Amino acid sequence: MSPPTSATSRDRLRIAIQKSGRLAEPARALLASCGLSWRESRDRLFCYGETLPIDLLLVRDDDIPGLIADGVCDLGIVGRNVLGEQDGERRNGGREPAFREWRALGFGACRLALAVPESWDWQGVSQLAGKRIATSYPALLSQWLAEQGIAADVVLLSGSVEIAPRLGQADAICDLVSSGATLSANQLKPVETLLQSEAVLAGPAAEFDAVRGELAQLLLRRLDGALRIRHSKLLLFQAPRRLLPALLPLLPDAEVPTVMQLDGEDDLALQALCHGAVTWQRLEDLKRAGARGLMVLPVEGMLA
Ligand SMILES: Nc1ncnc2c1ncn2[C@@H]1O[C@H](COP(=O)(O)OP(=O)(O)OP(=O)(O)O)[C@@H](O)[C@H]1O
Ligand SMILES: O=P(O)(O)OC[C@H]1O[C@H](OP(=O)(O)OP(=O)(O)O)[C@H](O)[C@@H]1O
Ligand SMILES: [Mg+2]
Repeated sequence: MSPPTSATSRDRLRIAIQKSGRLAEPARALLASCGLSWRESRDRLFCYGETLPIDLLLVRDDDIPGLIADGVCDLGIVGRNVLGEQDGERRNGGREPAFREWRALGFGACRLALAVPESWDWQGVSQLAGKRIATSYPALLSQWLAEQGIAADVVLLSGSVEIAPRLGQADAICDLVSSGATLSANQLKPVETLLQSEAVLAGPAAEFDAVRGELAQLLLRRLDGALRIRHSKLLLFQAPRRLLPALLPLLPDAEVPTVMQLDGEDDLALQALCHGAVTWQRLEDLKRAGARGLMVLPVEGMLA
């Protein structure tokens, strides 16, 4: 396996993903669904692309934007929260944007929220004036406070932010929320959402050279196909022609269905690619409207 080389001498694409943590497995699975496979180095930090010249670097998620900015990696999969915070840091330091969000990937959903003690009677953001707010996202919080016209003190903590009010370190907090269980456990309630986050494909703000540009475009095309069919199902059924006007409105998320005439009858066979959830409820509704022989099939791949 060839060792990592510098950006200028590379004709392979390098993608940074989280080594372990919430985004590690789904990121790898998504790239694998684009037809990529790898041989892993013994230290499990570098994966050499076998099917395509696209390698993986396994790192801490916080390092991903910087690796792209420095050209060590070409692309990365990271939370929008991390990308936004580091972009804010760069801007605050007077530096040019060096990376940007290329695609939202539909996993790792959470939000960056402002939370206050449950005992507060929340009237609005003006209550934050002069208060201390603990966070690991100082750039995003400061930017939001400035937009709201609020002067408050930002207390920087790298973890366990929710405990800060109980320790008397802060009056409120700004942290990631998913289920809300951590906030409740610390007698806090969310009052404002600063950012809706999910995993994103991040790329450089600048253009690639020709070779890596082509590889990136190939990957993006496959990724768009994979994202599009991720929740898609192929629905097959039969129905009398006269019932079509009642059946088609039950498929609002479907592409124009393929309709086949069955031999010598007024019956049709339909094939519809549905992009939303095909639930039992939906199948029952279709059956009630006259569909027969309903079958739901997974979609393995699609290229528009
Ligand atoms: N409940 C959640 N709490 C925190 N992050 C979440 C949650 N749900 C989704 N995420 C997303 O997952 C990303 C990675 O979270 P994780 O906890 O694995 O990061 P980490 O501990 O910083 O990992 P690393 O060791 O790579 O630095 C977050 O930046 C965020 O985008
Ligand atoms: O709304 P919830 O579902 O409770 O999730 C939110 C919590 O999850 C994250 O912490 P994590 O579990 O990653 O621990 P950490 O503090 O070590 O990051 C985040 O920092 C919040 O504390
Ligand atoms: Mg991290």
